[in-house]
Amino acid sequence: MSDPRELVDDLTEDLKRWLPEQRWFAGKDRPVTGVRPLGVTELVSGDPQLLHVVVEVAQDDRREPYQLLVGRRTHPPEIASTSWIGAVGDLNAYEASGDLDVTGVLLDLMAREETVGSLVFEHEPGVELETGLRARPITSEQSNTSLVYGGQYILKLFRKLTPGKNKDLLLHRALQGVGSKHIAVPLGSITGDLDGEPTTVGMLQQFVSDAVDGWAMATTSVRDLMAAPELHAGEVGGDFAGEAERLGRAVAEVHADLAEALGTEPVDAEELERSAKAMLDRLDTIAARVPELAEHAPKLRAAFEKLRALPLDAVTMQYIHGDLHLGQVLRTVGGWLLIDFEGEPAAPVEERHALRSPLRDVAGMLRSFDYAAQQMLVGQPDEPALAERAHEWSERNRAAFCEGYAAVAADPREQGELLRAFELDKAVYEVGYEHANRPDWLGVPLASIARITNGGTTP
Ligand SMILES: Nc1ncnc2c1ncn2[C@@H]1O[C@H](COP(=O)(O)OP(=O)(O)O)[C@@H](O)[C@H]1O
Ligand SMILES: O=P(O)(O)O[C@H]1O[C@H](CO)[C@@H](O[C@H]2O[C@H](CO)[C@@H](O)[C@H](O)[C@H]2O)[C@H](O)[C@H]1O
Repeated sequence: MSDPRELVDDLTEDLKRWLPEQRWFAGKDRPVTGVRPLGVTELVSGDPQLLHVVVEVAQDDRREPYQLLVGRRTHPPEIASTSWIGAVGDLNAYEASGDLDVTGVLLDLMAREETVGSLVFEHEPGVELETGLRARPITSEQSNTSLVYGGQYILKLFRKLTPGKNKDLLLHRALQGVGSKHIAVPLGSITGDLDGEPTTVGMLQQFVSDAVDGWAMATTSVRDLMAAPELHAGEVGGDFAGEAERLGRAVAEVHADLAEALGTEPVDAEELERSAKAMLDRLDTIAARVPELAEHAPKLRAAFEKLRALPLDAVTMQYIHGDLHLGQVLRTVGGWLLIDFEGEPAAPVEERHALRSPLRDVAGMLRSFDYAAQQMLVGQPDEPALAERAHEWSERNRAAFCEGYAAVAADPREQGELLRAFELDKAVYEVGYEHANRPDWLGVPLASIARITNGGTTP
């Protein structure tokens, strides 16, 4: 076999074509102009061969590091066609996260706490990991790639890397340290090297096999309501309000746990000014790309500018989830769990690590209840009765969530202006997200912005 680094050099042209086709590739807005290997580590030698690869992807003047698992063998394994990268000589090179024959090694290395090249494999203190398990990738992968080992463990391989300790791992460890009931237990990690800085490239957690995600549950409940036109939201068998209330409690408990583990800070006038400016800047950037947002800009600006005049004791800053929505919560037999503490995928690393008001997470969940209800109307002819029922579901569950939160912490509804500004800021972000990813859904956040800025109710 040739030098692994040369192999990646030989694949450069194939990778330029292949990377933008991947779901997790974050730079689909412009062509890839160059790919350069930063680190190549052989984890399995022979045929098949498994390489851990970090490449720097150039897109004009933007340079970003990505993590890949590259497999190489003479006889191709049965994996998705999108995994094929190219051929080098008479060997096939492919993205190997779907290759059951080779990915077991990642767990085994963590169990034995080995170091291979610049990769450090560790388990959490006191944890004993089973070895020899085969891994299957989960199909609902999003910004990253997750492998499930024997229905017991889930390993998330971070795709776009940011130097240093990953926020997802940092917060899971902190929450585990204070005994939080609402996370999947962190069990291990893989650390690489990026520009000389130890950098988290993987996180192993307990896999919760009985989990259903909140989005699936909530949208089922909305469908039940739509199918029973003679009943109100509270009378339908699939009513979600009890779950929404429990979820509100769980989120408040996680906030309290994060505050206990990592502390809080009072807000100062400069911070309020920075927040208002960030919201106004985000609005300007997205309105320049999405003309439909521009008509709402004056009212949005007025809502964001009100932040500057808030009393300082109204806000406390702490670590928060940062991108909380119904797809980031799992219902298990034991209660609700929160997952994926990385923050908004598009936000720069320093912003994700900044202390924030926990009301931002509350606003994220409130937006998500609205989404669950409104997405049922996407592509349907205008029908006021259906729209009314969607609104009824949303209001009922938003209120129930706030009730649950208020049973553990201060009632978020007492901070109406702040909550409104956070909801609107999230909706502006969503306009940008939908415009880039799901243009059919653009009307969902736009309708909410119109409703909220026209004095529509918040719970
Ligand atoms: N501990 C877990 N147990 C069971 N399923 C999980 C667990 N963690 C994540 N998942 C599933 O994997 C999916 C992706 O996880 P997530 O952390 O959101 O990854 P990404 O960063 O790629 O968005 C989730 O939507 C959920 O369905
Ligand atoms: O889960 P990610 O961290 O990748 O978050 C991104 O994608 C989400 C969609 O998958 C997006 O969430 C928006 O759509 C959800 C329904 O699909 C809805 O529940 C959320 O409220 C809404 O924000 C999220 O904004 C984006 O960062």
